[in-house]
Amino acid sequence: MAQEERELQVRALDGRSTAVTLAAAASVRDLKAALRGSFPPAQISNSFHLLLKGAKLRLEAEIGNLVTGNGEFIVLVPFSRKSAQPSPVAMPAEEPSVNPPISQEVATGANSAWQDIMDDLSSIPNSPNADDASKDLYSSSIPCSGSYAEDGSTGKSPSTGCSRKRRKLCKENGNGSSDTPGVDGASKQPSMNKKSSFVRSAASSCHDKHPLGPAEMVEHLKKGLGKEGQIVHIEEIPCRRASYSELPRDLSEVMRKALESIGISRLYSHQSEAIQSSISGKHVAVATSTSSGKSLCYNIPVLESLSQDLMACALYIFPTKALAQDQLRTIVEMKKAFHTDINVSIYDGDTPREDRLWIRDNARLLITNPDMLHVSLLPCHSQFQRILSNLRYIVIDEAHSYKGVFGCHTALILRRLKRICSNIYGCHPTFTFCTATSANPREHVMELAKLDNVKLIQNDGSPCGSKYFLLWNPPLHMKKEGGSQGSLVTRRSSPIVEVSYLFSEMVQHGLRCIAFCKTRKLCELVLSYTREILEETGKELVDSICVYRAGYIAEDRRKIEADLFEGKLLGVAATNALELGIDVGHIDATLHLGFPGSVASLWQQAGRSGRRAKQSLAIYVAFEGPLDQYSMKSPDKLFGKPIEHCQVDSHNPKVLGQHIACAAYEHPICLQYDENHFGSTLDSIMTTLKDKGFLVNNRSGPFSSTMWNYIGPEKNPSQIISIRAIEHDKYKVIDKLNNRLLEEIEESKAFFQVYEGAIYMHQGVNYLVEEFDLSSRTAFCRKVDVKYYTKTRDYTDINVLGGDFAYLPACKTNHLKTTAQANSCKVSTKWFDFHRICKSSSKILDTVELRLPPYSYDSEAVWIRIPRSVKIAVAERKLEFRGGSHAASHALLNILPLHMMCSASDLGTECVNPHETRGMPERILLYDKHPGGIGLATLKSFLGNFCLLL
Ligand SMILES: Nc1ncnc2c1ncn2[C@@H]1O[C@H](COP(=O)(O)OP(=O)(O)OP(=O)(O)O)[C@@H](O)[C@H]1O
Repeated sequence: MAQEERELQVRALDGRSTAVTLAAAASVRDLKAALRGSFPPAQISNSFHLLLKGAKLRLEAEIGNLVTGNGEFIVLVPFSRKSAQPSPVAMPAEEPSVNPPISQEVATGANSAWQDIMDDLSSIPNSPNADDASKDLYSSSIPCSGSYAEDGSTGKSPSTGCSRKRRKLCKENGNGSSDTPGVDGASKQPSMNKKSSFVRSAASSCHDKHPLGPAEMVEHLKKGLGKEGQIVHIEEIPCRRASYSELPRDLSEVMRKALESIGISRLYSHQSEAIQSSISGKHVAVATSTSSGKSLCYNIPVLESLSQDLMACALYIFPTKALAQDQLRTIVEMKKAFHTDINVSIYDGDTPREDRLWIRDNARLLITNPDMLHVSLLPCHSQFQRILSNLRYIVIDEAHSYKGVFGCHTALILRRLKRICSNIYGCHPTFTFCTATSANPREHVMELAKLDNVKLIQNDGSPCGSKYFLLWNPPLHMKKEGGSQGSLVTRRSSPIVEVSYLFSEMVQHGLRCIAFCKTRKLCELVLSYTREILEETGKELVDSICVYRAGYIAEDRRKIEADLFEGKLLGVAATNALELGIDVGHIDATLHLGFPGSVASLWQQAGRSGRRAKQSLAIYVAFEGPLDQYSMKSPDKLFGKPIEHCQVDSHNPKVLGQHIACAAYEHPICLQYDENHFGSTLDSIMTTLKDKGFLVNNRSGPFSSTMWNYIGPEKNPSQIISIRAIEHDKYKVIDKLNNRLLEEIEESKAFFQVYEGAIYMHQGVNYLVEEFDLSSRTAFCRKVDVKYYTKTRDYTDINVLGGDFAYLPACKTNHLKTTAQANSCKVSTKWFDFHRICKSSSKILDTVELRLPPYSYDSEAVWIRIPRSVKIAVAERKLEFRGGSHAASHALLNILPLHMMCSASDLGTECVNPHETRGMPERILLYDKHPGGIGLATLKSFLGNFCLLL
């Protein structure tokens, strides 16, 4: 380069960068002209400022006089020109500027804003060509996905420098292979069997396999794995002694024998109280800890009643099919002692068609779920006449599952059930609810089933061992980012690696363990890394761990549950699919990779260990995100925070309308009798349904003006009302070698995981997708041994489609104070290409074009236009408006789980696409990431929190 020339690095806010060489005597004005000629971000937004270290560059400033340190760059910040109505403090446009004097306060703000921008831009991986870097804007790997924890790359590859250094364990792959994305198809072996890309242990790794108890493990971790200060807090939850009471005197002899046969000679005090209340006809809510013997609280009264009255029937409702299977096993065991055979059957989507008639005719204890009640049992209630006319008990276990939108649907399904029972079959069953994690169990279940009186039982008489609850923050390390010229930044070690080491420690020392991870991909990564660690530290244990997640086919899941129960497996990496009470035998320890979305969920998961009064251990490992770091810094807030309230909004007009149409289909609605079930808005909702052509008001007879019949276009309206927003369109993943179905992936998630050339993980093993047939929705893959993973680059656009003010009429006082709106929206994702990324170095090896159709779905969004006054204030302080509002959206997304029951991954926020030509509104927006929306954005509690947090 000639001496009088200077090369300057310029980056746009979306990460695209370019180098411009100019004469040292040239001015910033010349630099801008050069950028307009060659740099797309400067071409798209013709008006832009150039900032260096937070200060706007004067147009006349000489390039040769600009002081740029090593790795520092100029930032291109687009702005909109002033509107016709000048604002006294609007950001100046292209004026020949002289930097105004900056107050100390503003300078500090600008410095910190600058630092944020630098951090953001520095964290965008350097790419061999500038255009690649620009496309990272669309990638789900950037924070805009709202799910920094989603995958390995953002959670950092396990063999990144810091983890290698930290434990002196990791070294590069020893087989001398290059970074070229080669596929060793010939080996047909999972990568585990060869020296692969991940950690290799050294003497400092724990090779010991001495059995340890939970308390001993805590000491062991303090001296070993956790000696870099990762353990930031230990909460010791003391043990609790059992409080027993004798079996009630009036319990039948046959019941005593049944209890004896399963090893029960005394009842815990809460069991006794619940059973007495239930037998005396009271509705009961049992709200005691996990594994406190809640099942007996309903099984005893129900089986007593069914054995004494040969016509009596009962209905058990569980939120999942797995729980229904689990409960069936327990009851079958118990009722072996009974002389009379009480038929107990499951009636759910998996029940073979040919068995259904027999079950309807013979079952006395029917185990089902809300979905089956909704689509089958209620619309065809006459087929269940025998059961419904003799229904003594309705049992609703895991009642805390029925919250939010699913809770709202279930509440209305229960109203439909009660209405059919009372209005047609003259039957008024007694309800029993069980829950371990709800702050408002009585209030919640009363609303759920519209009951006036429920007896709450929460004096827990079960014993419980002490629990050590550790907060584990991955250690900080200095790391160079941004290539050879990059700067040193402080980053935490990968929490995925930390959890993997902890998982292997548990298994090595004989502690049966569940490692809870928020996503399926995290489960696979944790399994894969843990197996690699165990290859070094305890080879014979490699196959004693596996993944458990909902996407697996039912047969595989049942096998894992059984293997865990029988002790063939020592640990599983699981999603929240294992959170609810499926009995998988004794578990000693739980690991929690990131905050699961609610305190209730954290305790529910931690409650899976230490069952049967044994000592146990739980370790919460933090991500680098603000929510986890908040928990690490404020353990008192985490442990002192009450579990969340379960909220059910059975008055939501949209959901109410849907269920009233279903109810009218099941039996004509009569205002006089049915207002009692559906509330005072029934009349107006029926009128609306009539106007839409769903109901007709029959005026032919004397009382007919009050009878409403269903006449809608659907034969059975319940068929088109989804109560859980479950996706029915799924992609199959098939192992070509044996034609085995590995997994079914929901349509909305499929293209992130499977496409031609994708590396798909299943039980920690890598598969290459060789064929991807869109028409049959099938991905054909085969096992490979590769040293890279794949990651798509995509962009998601949110198009809001008009709508109502967010505040509901009940909040009228706030109505005028906010412009927040809750609207339908269209979410559209486009895929551009995918990267192949080296596992050992995290380097992008190459980029492959993707030809996938865009995927769109309707959902719901809640958003607020940023007031002009805020924009003016931001401009006054010379802060960056777009970047700031985007950061605010992410901040909101991250803290919402502290205020309501949802996970940050349930929601997304928008990120402006620089190639978008339409004007982007200045707003803060969150949208529901579930196709169709699970109604999060329109929940009263959500709206309240959204507006409060803003
Ligand atoms: N009175 C009792 N004496 C001894 N053991 C008992 C007693 N009651 C229940 N148990 C045992 O406690 C274990 C846990 O019982 P159960 O599964 O009913 O608990 P739970 O509260 O329903 O659990 P979850 O919260 O996971 O749903 C079972 O093995 C059961 O046999």
